Amino acid sequence: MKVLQRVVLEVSKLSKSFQQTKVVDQLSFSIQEGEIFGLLGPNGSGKTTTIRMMTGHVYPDEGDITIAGIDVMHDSLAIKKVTGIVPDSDELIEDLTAWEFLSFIAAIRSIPKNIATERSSEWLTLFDLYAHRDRPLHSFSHGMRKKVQFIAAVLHTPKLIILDEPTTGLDPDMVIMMKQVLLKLKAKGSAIFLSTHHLDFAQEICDHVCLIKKGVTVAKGSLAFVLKKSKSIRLEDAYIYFTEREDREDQIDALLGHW
Ligand SMILES: Nc1ncnc2c1ncn2[C@@H]1O[C@H](COP(=O)(O)OP(=O)(O)OP(=O)(O)O)[C@@H](O)[C@H]1O
Repeated sequence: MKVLQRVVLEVSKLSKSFQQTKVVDQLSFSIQEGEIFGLLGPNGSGKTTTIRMMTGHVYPDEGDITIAGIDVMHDSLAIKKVTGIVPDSDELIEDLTAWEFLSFIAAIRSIPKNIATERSSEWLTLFDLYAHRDRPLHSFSHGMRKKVQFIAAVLHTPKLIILDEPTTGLDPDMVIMMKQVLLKLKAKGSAIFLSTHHLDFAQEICDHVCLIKKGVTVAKGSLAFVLKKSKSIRLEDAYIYFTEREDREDQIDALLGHW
């Protein structure tokens, strides 16, 4: 018998302009539980703006966003309970140690202390950070900070995990492990939203992708569908096909010719 999956995130006809320039244009997609969805596109194509609307930090001009059936614009507190986010920046509370920071996150997520202690210890150990738990976060490298952000995002086992460039600064071992972690969270029923420029990584884990360019959707569907439509084997080739990337070799030669 086929088990019915539930839609966790529904984005419908979302638009946003800054200073009369549309940076997200009628974007629609949904993510079901147990699914990994990738939003892909060139720099400045509107990925982070979309995430900021999903997390209630930016108000859309048009469109609707619901997470676990809750309207993002009307109940941001309820949304925080069911969502975990790794933002694009690596900002943390600098003067806290990693342990203090995770204890603080656990407290605002209302996770009982004994559970928080156990989960934090396990995640820190998995990410090779346990020995560094009593160091202030301002002394952490970029990759270490991304790992702490990831742990903070999943500590309360959210229904939806939103990841903006989660692999930047991670070494290859950690990227492989991140992939394994995300696939296991998916198997446990989490819905995962991923924005990344790391296309091989996206190809290995995404079930569905949406490619955007200047805020406009240029391809959307299952990974297999998008690859087939562009007659590609690699997502990188599909990306180049749909975003109509220009070859800049002549421009590079002209620029370096002045040196
Ligand atoms: N607060 C803002 N005010 C004005 N313009 C903004 C603002 N935030 C984003 N933009 C513009 O919106 C466009 C989309 O930006 P966004 O950060 O969403 O892109 P992105 O796809 O996440 O890019 P990247 O891959 O470089 O992270 C860009 O042109 C950006 O300059």
